[in-house]
Amino acid sequence: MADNLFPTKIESKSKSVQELVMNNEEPPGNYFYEGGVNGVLESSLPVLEMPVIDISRLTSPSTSREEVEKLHSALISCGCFMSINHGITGVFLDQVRSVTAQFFALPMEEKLKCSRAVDSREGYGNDMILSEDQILDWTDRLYLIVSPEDQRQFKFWPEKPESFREILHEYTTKLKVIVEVVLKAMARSLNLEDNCFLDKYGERALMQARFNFFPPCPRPDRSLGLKPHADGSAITIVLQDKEVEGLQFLKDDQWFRVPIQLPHALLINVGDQSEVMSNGFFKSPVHRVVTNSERERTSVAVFCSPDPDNDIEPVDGAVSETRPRLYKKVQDYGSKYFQYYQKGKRPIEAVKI
Ligand SMILES: O=C(O)CCC(=O)C(=O)O
Ligand SMILES: [Fe+2]
Repeated sequence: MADNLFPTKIESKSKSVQELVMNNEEPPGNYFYEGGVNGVLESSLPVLEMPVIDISRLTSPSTSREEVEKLHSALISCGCFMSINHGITGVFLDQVRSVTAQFFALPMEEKLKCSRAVDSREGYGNDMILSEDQILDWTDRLYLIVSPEDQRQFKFWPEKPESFREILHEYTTKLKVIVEVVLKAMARSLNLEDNCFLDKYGERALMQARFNFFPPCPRPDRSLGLKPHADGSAITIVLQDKEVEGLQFLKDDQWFRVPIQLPHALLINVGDQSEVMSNGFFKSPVHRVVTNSERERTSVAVFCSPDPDNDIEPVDGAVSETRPRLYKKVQDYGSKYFQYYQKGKRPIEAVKI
């Protein structure tokens, strides 16, 4: 009886992917796609020609116009870009990678101190299971709300490695500066008023950090590290693994591999809420993570979303007689988004007019 009422309670106690791997256990069937996953072999897919945007040029009066144009074409063509000269040193980014790797390398009992609760997303764990036919992602993750600061729940924040909290705080403080520059430039690139996205984003915008760990997978042809999804954020900033690729974007119905040859660039992609605010001029790209059987991979995604109390809708300048409003007004998109994600559906469909 209780099982039927609260299936997630039972299921979410399932082992982490890392435990399955450590114990050499046969992964349960709910990690596998029936017909397999196409195109996981590295060589079988084309590499995405990632546009590279120089963040410092976006802010300098003499170069801003040109760089904003580049940003415009990057976002129109693939919804993502690599950012360089973003103001964060390579040494510091490597520290972020290092504390991430150190956290996932801790003994399980130490990591479990940060375990997410059964019905919560925040904390350490694997997929929350919402239906019996859900196919699980081959990943363990630590998910933390970083901003607004008064919403931090430190019971989920690791105490080990010792510098983890401080580095996360410093990292996200630096990312805030980038978010502001990028949201302004995105508005400018559509000839909109500079602050129109930023105003909707708000003073109490939400920043959520997701530390992803993808252990080697015995059947990369049958499972995915992250199922195809688009992010529910305004923008997402991803620090990829330096040595192991895995992220892929869907463009013109074809999967493309994201290259990792710029280890100190930050990947930035449009999220659904920018698609809504821009009235569909920017599209939130679908992406996935594939697994491999040999090497573990980590990534840190920071989802930058508008204040959940703000109304998010197409900004005035993006709506005209020739381009009618394409999206409804939404609030707290992120919470709605989550249910859809686990079911492998796209929430943006629900807010289209
Ligand atoms: O692992 C990556 O490179 C991307 C992660 C991602 O897409 C996400 O966490 O939403
Ligand atoms: Fe994502």
